[in-house]
Amino acid sequence: MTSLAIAANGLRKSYGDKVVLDGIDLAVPAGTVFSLLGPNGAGKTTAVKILSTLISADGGDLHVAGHDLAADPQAVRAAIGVTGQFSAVDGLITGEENMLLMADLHHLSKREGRRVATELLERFDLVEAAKKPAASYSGGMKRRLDIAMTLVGSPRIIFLDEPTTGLDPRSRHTMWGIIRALVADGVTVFLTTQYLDEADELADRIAVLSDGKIAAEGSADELKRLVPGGHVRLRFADPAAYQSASVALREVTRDDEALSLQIPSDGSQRELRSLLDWLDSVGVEADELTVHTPDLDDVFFALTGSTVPAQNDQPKENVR
Ligand SMILES: Nc1ncnc2c1ncn2[C@@H]1O[C@H](COP(=O)(O)OP(=O)(O)OP(=O)(O)O)[C@@H](O)[C@H]1O
Repeated sequence: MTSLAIAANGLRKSYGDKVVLDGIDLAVPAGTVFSLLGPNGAGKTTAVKILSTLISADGGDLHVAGHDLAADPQAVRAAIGVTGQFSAVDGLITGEENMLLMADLHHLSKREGRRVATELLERFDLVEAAKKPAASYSGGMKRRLDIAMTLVGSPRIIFLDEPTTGLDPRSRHTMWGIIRALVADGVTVFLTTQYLDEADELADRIAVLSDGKIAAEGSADELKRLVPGGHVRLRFADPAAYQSASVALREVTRDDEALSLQIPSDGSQRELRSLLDWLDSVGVEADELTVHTPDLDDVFFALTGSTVPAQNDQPKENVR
């Protein structure tokens, strides 16, 4: 059996009358990336705060790194690192000083502290900036310093609460590389994000939090299979070809103005081939064919009814 880095059963938390976490279960195998996805205010940060011992739960059987959260929070704290939405970086001192301060907090000797700080500053490409006040750093540099500081204590489990919010695409990709490298080293990552493409890229398992409950859980592919919406779109320049195709094909949705037809499809090679064969057999050629497969946006909106726009670097439709 794979050991669980994080195991929560019946995790509950309310603020006054507001139930934020309504008895959720989470199981995160060691050495994997787990992403908790949800719209603003869904309770992601609350879950991170509880699992990282910053606040207490109202109920639930909670284990992190094999330790009972209620009985032995100190042991949990020794095994984890947390990087929140509000950075631990002190802007008035340099990046290096921030690192050394962290090393002090972890009771490393002066020499060991220097060694670890130097190694991490190198790893996170902060050597040049190391002697400058952190307040002068860009958003991406601050976030990298924040993670480097978290790693001073060599945590085996890291909670990253929206680590790329507000970063430009290049910095986001750098952060993704950092997260992948952590996992390659065997670290378990608990990641909250509003970015669906981020969860799609990084997470082994994704849980969608909505109304205090886990609305769905699985790999990105499993979640995508939960929602319908896959289709092929054929566009025609010639109205006669459009007419012939719309008569020849079954289950089509017509758009007479755009001269385009939408046909339900899973986008597989087999289905595409049979569609093209059928068009060939009736002597019709489409001018454009696009395949739309459901993505995590579709899942997210279907499950949460959220109107939060998802940032997505990838075009949803692939023109073939
Ligand atoms: N200390 C608190 N007192 C009262 N209500 C709180 C407190 N902390 C959080 N909440 C409420 O709990 C709910 C969940 O908040 P939380 O910060 O966990 O959401 P989130 O999913 O992390 O959202 P975001 O993506 O905006 O960070 C929100 O409605 C929030 O207003």
